[in-house]
Amino acid sequence: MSLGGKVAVVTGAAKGIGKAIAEIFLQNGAKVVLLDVDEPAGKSLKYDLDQQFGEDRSLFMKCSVESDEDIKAALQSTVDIFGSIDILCNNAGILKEDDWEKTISINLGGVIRMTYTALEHMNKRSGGQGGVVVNTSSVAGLDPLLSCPAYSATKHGVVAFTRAMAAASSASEYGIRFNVICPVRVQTDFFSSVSQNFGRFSHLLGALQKSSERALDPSEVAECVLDLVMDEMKNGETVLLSQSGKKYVTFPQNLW
Ligand SMILES: NC(=O)C1=CN([C@@H]2O[C@H](COP(=O)(O)OP(=O)(O)OC[C@H]3O[C@@H](n4cnc5c(N)ncnc54)[C@H](O)[C@@H]3O)[C@@H](O)[C@H]2O)C=CC1
Ligand SMILES: CCCCCC(=O)/C=C/C=C\C/C=C\C/C=C\CCCC(=O)O
Repeated sequence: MSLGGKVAVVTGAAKGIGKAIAEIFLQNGAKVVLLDVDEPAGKSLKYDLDQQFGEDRSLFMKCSVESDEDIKAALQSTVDIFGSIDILCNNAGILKEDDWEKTISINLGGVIRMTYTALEHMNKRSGGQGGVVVNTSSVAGLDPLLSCPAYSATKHGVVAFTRAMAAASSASEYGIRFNVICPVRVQTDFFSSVSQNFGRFSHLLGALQKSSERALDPSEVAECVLDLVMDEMKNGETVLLSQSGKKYVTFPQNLW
């Protein structure tokens, strides 16, 4: 799949992993819609990207993945301005164990809200052109972290939602592929401040397995996302991304 002429929507795009995903898509010829709640950071990124790629290659829209209204407006504007939605990256996420309801609403609710609204534009069964969705989970979506049970639950949910949607899309001929990435620690603001957000589990910080290996650079995560977008054979994949590279995760089959 070439990205020339394709339109990608990325949530949590103003910084960190989302920013790196937006950049790699632009480098590969796509138009990119940057969605984030952080308007100053989003506008500043849009300005920088305009200098590198030209003003007509990206849009920034303030959009909370918690708001149906924001999502509907952002995706309709995307189609009105750029003509289609071909790629969706549900990447926005937070970790606040003391505000577990918000953590669930953004990390899992946001992925589901965005996906269902994007389907209205992408689904081949309802006049769309199909495409690909890549969701950002975490290693905590495969191996729960004891200091953040709610965050771990949301990230397990993102893996399950992605796998179920991949199967539902194939069975229903939506023409949309669904894949999920599960990175270990990545050098972003999120990770730098994470130890302050364990709430009632702060005392368990020392019990976390602290690897002496370097944290991943966001660009390494973006390369993995790009592979999942470009390779049309990839559907329903769960990719664990660590310092030693990427591993396609397999799950037990025929349990019922
Ligand atoms: N940094 C890490 O070590 C890892 C991060 N992840 C996941 O990667 C994703 C991105 O994380 P980072 O780039 O590290 O974080 P970050 O904090 O650098 O960036 C996250 C972005 O999401 C935005 N955001 C927050 N709430 C939002 C909302 N309601 N609607 C729209 N945008 C919102 C923020 O404004 C920010 O720009 C998250 O889902 C996180 O759980 C997964 C594994 C490891
Ligand atoms: C610890 C929760 C981080 C959540 C980020 C994520 O999705 C995946 C992280 C993967 C591995 C984290 C492993 C150990 C973290 C150890 C310490 C965290 C404190 C950070 C620090 O102070 O350096």
